Amino acid sequence: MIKGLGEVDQTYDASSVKVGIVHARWNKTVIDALVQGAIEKLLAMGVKEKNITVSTVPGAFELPFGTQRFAELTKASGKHLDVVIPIGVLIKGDSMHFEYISDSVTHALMNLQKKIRLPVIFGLLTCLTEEQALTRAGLGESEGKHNHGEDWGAAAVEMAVKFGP
Ligand SMILES: O=Nc1c(NC[C@H](O)[C@H](O)[C@H](O)CO)[nH]c(=O)[nH]c1=O
Repeated sequence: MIKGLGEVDQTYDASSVKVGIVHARWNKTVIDALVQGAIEKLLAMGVKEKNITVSTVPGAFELPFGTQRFAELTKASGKHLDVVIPIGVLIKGDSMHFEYISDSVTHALMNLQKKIRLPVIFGLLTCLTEEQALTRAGLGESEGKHNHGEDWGAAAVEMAVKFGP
């Protein structure tokens, strides 16, 4: 048996896992669905509601700094987080703004894990159209619609339980 394959459907004891969600406020309809999907999955996997804290930032560009400070301030208040889920939705406009924010925020969130020593789940949708964003939040008319927030919630529990402090 190749080690690790058996972990695909492993259940985790998430009763003590503390999750921070930091979401941007652009594209509210999609954001709200993604956040709700993540929270519902966290609760379904055993995370206690009192162990889920949420904060917001203006837009995706503020996610790296907002997530870092949220984790640091939470720790300074005597609590601690086991994992953070930054959530943002970028939709391409008619300028290069989308490309620059998508690339810089992605790299910043990846690097943030080393700074705060916590798993950072990649909750940034980078969509070329509004329909793509709606589909990835489980909204819209597409057959293949699926709420990616659920995947982020599941990833958060796994990373916190397996690789947390
Ligand atoms: O432009 N499009 C978007 C956007 N721009 C704002 C940016 O993130 C930042 O908040 C401001 O530039 C101020 O710093 N923020 C998003 O989350 N999604 C978008 O689709």
